[in-house]
Amino acid sequence: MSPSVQQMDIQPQLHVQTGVQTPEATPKAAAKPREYPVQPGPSGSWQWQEDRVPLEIEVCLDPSSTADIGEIRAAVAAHLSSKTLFQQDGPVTLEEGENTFIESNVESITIVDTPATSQPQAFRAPLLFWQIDLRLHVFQLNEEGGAEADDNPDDISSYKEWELPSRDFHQVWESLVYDTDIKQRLLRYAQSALLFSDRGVNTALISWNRVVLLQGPPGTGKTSLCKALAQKLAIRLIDRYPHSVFVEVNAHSLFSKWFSESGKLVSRLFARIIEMVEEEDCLVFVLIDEIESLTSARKAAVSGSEPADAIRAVNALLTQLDGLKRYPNVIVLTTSNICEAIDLAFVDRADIKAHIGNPSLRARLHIIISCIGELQRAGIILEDVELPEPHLAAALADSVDGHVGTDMDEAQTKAAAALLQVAQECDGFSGRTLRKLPFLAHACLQEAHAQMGPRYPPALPGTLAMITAFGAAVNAEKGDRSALYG
Ligand SMILES: Nc1ncnc2c1ncn2[C@@H]1O[C@H](COP(=O)(O)OP(=O)(O)OP(=O)(O)O)[C@@H](O)[C@H]1O
Repeated sequence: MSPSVQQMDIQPQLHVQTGVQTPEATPKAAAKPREYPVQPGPSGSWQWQEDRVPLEIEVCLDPSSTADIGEIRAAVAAHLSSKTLFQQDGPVTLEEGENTFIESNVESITIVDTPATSQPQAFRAPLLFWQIDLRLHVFQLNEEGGAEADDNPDDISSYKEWELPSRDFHQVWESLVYDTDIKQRLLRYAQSALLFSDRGVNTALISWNRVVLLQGPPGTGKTSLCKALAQKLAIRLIDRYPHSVFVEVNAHSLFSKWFSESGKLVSRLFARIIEMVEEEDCLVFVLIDEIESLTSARKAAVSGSEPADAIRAVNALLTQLDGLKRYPNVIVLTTSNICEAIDLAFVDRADIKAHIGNPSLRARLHIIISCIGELQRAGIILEDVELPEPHLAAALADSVDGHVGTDMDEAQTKAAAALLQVAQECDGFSGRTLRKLPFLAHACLQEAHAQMGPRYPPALPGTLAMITAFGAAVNAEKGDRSALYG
């Protein structure tokens, strides 16, 4: 809803919203009650919104910062009030010496999760500070990677845990490109589920399990999406849950060769999970990748081809998962490559069953543009052409020849047309294969250069040369595939 002049505050001031509101501090006490609640706030709580444009801003603290979060929040809010902001994802930069307090305590300030748009920034109206409903999320990343469980000395461990928000999962959310609103849908679902639990909604009347199932072909980002969702929620809900933990269960190790040990491993794993979820201010995410491996073990056991221990262990795991339902602060995330192989009893438990497919032309273009942008940023290729903004991928995909604006010069038009062609040729590639292309393309370029002989000293490739090399890498990948699979 766009703000009107009449709705302006007389005293211009930023409206800063933070984290979950406690029941006492909720809506009705808000200054300007409206007739209906508009949408859940950043933490899933229903709030009476004023007519401002919501802007989610993540403030990542420097690892060495010990500053008070409240002071940081106030300093960043004051700083942003002097800036021209746009409703577009991206970093908010600081000039050197502009604000030494922020500079010495903050690693990055980033606008995130703005609605999808196909408009170039130049055509968008800037937001004035009184128009913004500023939602600041201040956090510090945990630098200590994942810790393996030491419960299975003879084999790979049965789970790994991370304290969130973790450096390992930083910016994974932003790197995943889908042209459906799957990311926002998962975020909204998880926020609603946690809100229902937090408010003690009666599960006999309204049923939900806090179980998500993502299904789709390999390399489409399912595992990454689970990790990114957990990280995002840990950041969004930091005021309500100061601690968040991500537990990645290694289903293969639970049900591998040590079947007689499996039951014990499942018990130990859940004893650890229960220990965490019993802390009310700790939000716990449990990821079980390739969930079909559990249920297929059960099916095989029924048909007599797996030991009875396997069936006991799988049943124990499903029972334990059911037991987690009574804790309000846990979300179970599962993935599968083969939907048909999943036990129906499990599919039924999942509240959200989302199919994640290979990227569409628009998503492929977006991914390829972001890859080439990264090569430019890292100085691996020349920054000689301004690439189309990645969010223009949709318009570019719909264009015939890569022309997406009247102000494109010849080099930009050529680059856009070449990008479009490469993206069209990658039909059927997974996100994982697309993210590998820059590396393959660089190797292709080096090979071509070596063939030119020693008279040509290596020079930094230009952007267009790199896009052309992407085309060669795509053909090489297709050749490898047909050699492998016929
Ligand atoms: N839609 C996408 N957008 C951007 N990157 C993607 C996308 N899909 C996959 N990737 C890239 O592929 C990598 C592998 O993804 P991930 O392992 O999460 O896929 P997966 O679906 O869980 O695969 P598998 O089923 O084989 O375990 C990610 O790190 C990410 O860089």
